[in-house]
Amino acid sequence: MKNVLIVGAGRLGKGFVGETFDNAGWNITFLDKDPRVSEELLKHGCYYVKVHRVDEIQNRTVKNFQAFTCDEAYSCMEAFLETDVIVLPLYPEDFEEAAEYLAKCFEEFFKVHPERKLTMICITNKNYLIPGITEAFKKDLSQDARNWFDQNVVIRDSIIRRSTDASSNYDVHIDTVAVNSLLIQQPVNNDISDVEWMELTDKIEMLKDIKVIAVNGPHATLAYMGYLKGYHTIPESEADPEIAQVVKEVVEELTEAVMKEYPITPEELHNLVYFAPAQGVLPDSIYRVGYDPIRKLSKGDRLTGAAQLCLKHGVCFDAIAKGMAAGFKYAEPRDANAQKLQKEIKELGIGQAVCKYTGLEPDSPIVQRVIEEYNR
Ligand SMILES: NC(=O)C1=CN([C@@H]2O[C@H](COP(=O)(O)OP(=O)(O)OC[C@H]3O[C@@H](n4cnc5c(N)ncnc54)[C@H](O)[C@@H]3O)[C@@H](O)[C@H]2O)C=CC1
Ligand SMILES: O=P(O)(O)OC[C@H]1O[C@](O)(CO)[C@@H](O)[C@@H]1O
Repeated sequence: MKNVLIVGAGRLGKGFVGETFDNAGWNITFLDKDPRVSEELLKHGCYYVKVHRVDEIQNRTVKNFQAFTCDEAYSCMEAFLETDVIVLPLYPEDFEEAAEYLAKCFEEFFKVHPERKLTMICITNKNYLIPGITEAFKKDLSQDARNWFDQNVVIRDSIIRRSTDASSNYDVHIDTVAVNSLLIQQPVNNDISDVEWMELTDKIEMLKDIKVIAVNGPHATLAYMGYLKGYHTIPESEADPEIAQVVKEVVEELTEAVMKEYPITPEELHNLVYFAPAQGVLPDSIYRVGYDPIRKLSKGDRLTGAAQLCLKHGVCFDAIAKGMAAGFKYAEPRDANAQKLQKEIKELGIGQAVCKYTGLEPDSPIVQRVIEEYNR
């Protein structure tokens, strides 16, 4: 049987990656730095995933797994030494710490199985992270292990096209929408062709830029505008006619700009960004979709990146600016970066804050439009 190690056993780790590899008959090992994750998994002995597919809702119970915390005793070591594939559904800021912890495991793997190959798949919505992640994983290795790592381990980026939510990262009840595959940069070192929803592709960086703008831009707009109206879930926001109209315009604006910028046909774009309707309603939280407005409003990311493309190609970005302005008003108390942003806006004023967090110049027409919308 093949073995997958899932580093980051939160919503996506359990609800997508764990459930999917379990379905394909792989051995699953979870590793998480938050002790509550393995405590909950081991207490229940299983976890539950409601998989919203196009044709049905499947209620899956996943029972066959091991779960470890990133402890000092390295209780995960034995399982690590048997792994074939390592999937890392982590937030961008968490890779460095994961790499530091896992250095000892790679060092041991190299000693015990120098002939084996490994594939690592990173799951985030942030593009161009792989060189930095690779450096982080090699940083604490001995020279011999580093040479082995270069020859035997590949670290691949991916494009995630599904929403998976739960009340917390350690909740054992998870909802996921399964209508699109995970696109993974090829080639990989290990055969994953037996696992549903895993699809190898080329041109990952271009496709990821497009996907983050075209899927996550409108999604972030739903979150930020919905928050301002007091909603808690994305379906509530989608049902609001005023928000729905802005989001429709956001899609029109960014689609025109994307088609002008990238060598992609309308059919290819549709295949990349279309989510077929699934059965049931995923109660996706505004908290999760809006999470970390500092990243989401940064240059090149889902909203500012969309506005930049529009500006470059002479396309109107009025609706995108509305989404961005709502992002600058997002004050969710549980979101540390939303709080940080609000504090900076108070201290610097909205004009300077927009420049600082979008990375754009004060005379940029995007900055001007966002400030107008913010003050409206
Ligand atoms: N949930 C979703 O629908 C989607 C999530 N993503 C991305 O996937 C990534 C994971 O998202 P979620 O699963 O929703 O987050 P989550 O917060 O539910 O899970 C992340 C888990 O990683 C663990 N973790 C953090 N640092 C760690 C470390 N150094 N070692 C081991 N474990 C560590 C946390 O304790 C947490 O349990 C993020 O980059 C997110 O942007 C992207 C698209 C969809
Ligand atoms: O995972 P992030 O980058 O914080 O943003 C959340 C976004 O990711 C997704 O979960 C999938 O791309 C969307 O549902 C949502 O818009």
